[in-house]
Amino acid sequence: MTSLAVLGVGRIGGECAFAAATLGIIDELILADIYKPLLRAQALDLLHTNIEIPISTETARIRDADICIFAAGSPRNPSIKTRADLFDANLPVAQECIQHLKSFEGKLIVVSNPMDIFCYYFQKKLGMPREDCIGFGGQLDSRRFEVALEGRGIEEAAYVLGEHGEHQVPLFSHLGRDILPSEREEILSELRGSSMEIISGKGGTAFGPASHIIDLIRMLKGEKRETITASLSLDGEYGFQNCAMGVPVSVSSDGAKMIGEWPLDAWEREHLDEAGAFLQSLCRRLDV
Ligand SMILES: NC(=O)c1ccc[n+]([C@@H]2O[C@H](COP(=O)([O-])OP(=O)(O)OC[C@H]3O[C@@H](n4cnc5c(N)ncnc54)[C@H](O)[C@@H]3O)[C@@H](O)[C@H]2O)c1
Ligand SMILES: O=C(O)C[C@H](O)C(=O)O
Repeated sequence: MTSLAVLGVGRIGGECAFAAATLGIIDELILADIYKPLLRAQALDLLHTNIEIPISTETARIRDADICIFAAGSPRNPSIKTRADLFDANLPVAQECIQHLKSFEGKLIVVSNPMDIFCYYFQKKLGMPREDCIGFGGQLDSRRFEVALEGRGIEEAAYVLGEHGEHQVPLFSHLGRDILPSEREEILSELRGSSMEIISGKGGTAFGPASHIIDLIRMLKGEKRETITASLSLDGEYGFQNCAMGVPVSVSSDGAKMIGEWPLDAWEREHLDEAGAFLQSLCRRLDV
């Protein structure tokens, strides 16, 4: 019996609720949103599917969920250049939503941007074990990296560490082929822009992130164990603390456990240092 709470049932929250229900990986949905007509519409629309699943819109029930997805708050639009630019708009949303998570003992999947910042915020403010507060984005960034490599004739599993944002760090040194710094920068710039084309074309990303969030839920349910990258509060790993950042983790029903530090070459180390310094500077603005 797995209950999934979704805090913020807009584009990505709604897609995750629908996908999790359709795929039969959860047994109960708890939906919440500040905009009541949308909340009612999402609950009704789900009720009209052929999926028989209990749906609650009682916010008091969020704290009893096994898994909660935090997807409330504003998304980017073409005039909002970076995910970090959403900090001021979405911090009050996180501050409001944390009230529903007091005494929550499940696994929290943080989706809203800037995701690394809110992952750190919830983990510290709620005093959660860091394994249970997982920032989502690394799987998506890693897949986008694979797609960029495939376009260059390289078919390999690939990973991205660092910020889910401008300071993402694709790991080139783990590939079977040398990629020169100039081509690395070209790919990095492609990755930085990869979601904006979707946002401009259809208003926001949904299928890509939702499919990986579903995978993450399966891992948290113990249906499969996988090594992915996800944001976790750091305690000195890679030389950083007082922030959360994308790192390699193994995910199971025990949550996301760091699996040690993957070796980095000089280019990757330099970019990861920039990511860490940037995220620390934003996290310093939080009242935690
Ligand atoms: N980490 C990722 O890979 C990833 C992927 C997609 C979207 N996102 C982020 O997820 C967030 C949501 O994106 P979206 O496209 O679903 O946006 P959206 O506008 O479609 O949905 C956001 C929902 O949050 C609700 N909301 C706002 N304030 C709230 C509050 N105080 N309490 C409860 N609900 C509240 C809104 O009413 C809305 O329904 C954005 O910050 C976006 O950047 C992250
Ligand atoms: O790019 C965004 O603003 C949305 C999300 O973080 C994504 O990567 O799809």
